Amino acid sequence: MRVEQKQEEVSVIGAGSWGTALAMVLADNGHHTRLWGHNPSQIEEINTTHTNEKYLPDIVLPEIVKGYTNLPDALAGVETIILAVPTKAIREVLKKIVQFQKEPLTIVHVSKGIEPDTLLRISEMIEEEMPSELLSEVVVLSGPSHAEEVSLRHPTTVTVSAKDMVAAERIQDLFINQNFRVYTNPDVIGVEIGGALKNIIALAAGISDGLGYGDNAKAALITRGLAEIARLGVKMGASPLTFSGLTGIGDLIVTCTSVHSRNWRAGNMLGKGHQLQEVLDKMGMVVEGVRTTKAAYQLAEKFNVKMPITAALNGILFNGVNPKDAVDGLMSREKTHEVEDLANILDSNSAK
Ligand SMILES: NC(=O)C1=CN([C@@H]2O[C@H](COP(=O)(O)OP(=O)(O)OC[C@H]3O[C@@H](n4cnc5c(N)ncnc54)[C@H](OP(=O)(O)O)[C@@H]3O)[C@@H](O)[C@H]2O)C=CC1
Ligand SMILES: O=C(CO)COP(=O)(O)O
Repeated sequence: MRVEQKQEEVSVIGAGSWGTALAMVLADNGHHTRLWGHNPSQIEEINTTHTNEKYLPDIVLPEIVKGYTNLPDALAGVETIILAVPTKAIREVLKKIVQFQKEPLTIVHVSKGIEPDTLLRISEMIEEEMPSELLSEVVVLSGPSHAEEVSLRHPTTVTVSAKDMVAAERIQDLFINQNFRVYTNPDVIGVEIGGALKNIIALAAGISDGLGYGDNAKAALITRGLAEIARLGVKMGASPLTFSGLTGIGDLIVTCTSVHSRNWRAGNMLGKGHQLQEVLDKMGMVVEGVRTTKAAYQLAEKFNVKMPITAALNGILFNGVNPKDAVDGLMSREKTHEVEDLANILDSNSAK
């Protein structure tokens, strides 16, 4: 039987699609939910009509969700915040918080990215930006979960992970409900790498569909995409098992096959011949996979791991390679084995 939840004051930082949908989950669980955004007219809309039309059209938010534009007010007396801004905004938002925050925070991040050049995962960026006396715990929440479906209260499953499993279980209790089932996993590296890198494969799947290729090609991208994500993740210290879970294959399936996916949609336009900047301008929402491709390409070099799909996408996005030529390049690679590379990495890890 489920333990009765204690109602908390919780702040969600970032009023885009995912922050707003997660605020609804917290509100459904009876938590006093503050939703911070930097756009005053959007926050006024949330507080007056209880809608966020730009990001979640036709959805009515529970009235217990209160919008804030003032960050110190949004965090006053709060012990747990949900950080729901795109990866590239994370440092900027944390720098603002550090200026006024006095009490330690548990930061639950829900973003899916890797920082190019530093090659840090998001929990590592948070640990770098937050002085240790202001940081109780960092928890990651990830998994196959489009905001559009969560806001309709359709059944959804996600995973939370943290170095301290007590913290992860506390966040599991905060979010779990009849529509939103939350699992725990102690493998922070695997959860963060799977969530971030699936966006690369979703872009590639969109390109494949845009080129007019079919289900065979998409299944190949999902499966071989998972293989290269797992190869890198395991080299970085992740458990191979995590990639067969919600934040691995689960998120790959949803992002590569759903019309809700911004990464798939952006890829689809690229496959149809549109230019990257034009595609990003049209999307109006974050397409994390673009920056993550750059970061993963750099990680593959650093860890000396073969990531052919990531390399092909890097060529399309940043070096003007024609998508059809990139696919031809992938299909004409030297013949190879299916699982030996990962098996070798596992062997060398266990020999250490
Ligand atoms: N949408 C989804 O279904 C899911 C998304 N995610 C992840 O969640 C993260 C956020 O994505 P999502 O909500 O979808 O993105 P959206 O593009 O829908 O919204 C992003 C929000 O962040 C705000 N923002 C951007 N830059 C800043 C900044 N510098 N300071 C303050 N606010 C800023 C935007 O404001 P403005 O409106 O002014 O641009 C907007 O409110 C991403 O990493 C994504 O991968 C994870 C799971 C599901
Ligand atoms: O991470 C997501 C679903 O789990 C959202 O994916 P997109 O950013 O591609 O929309």
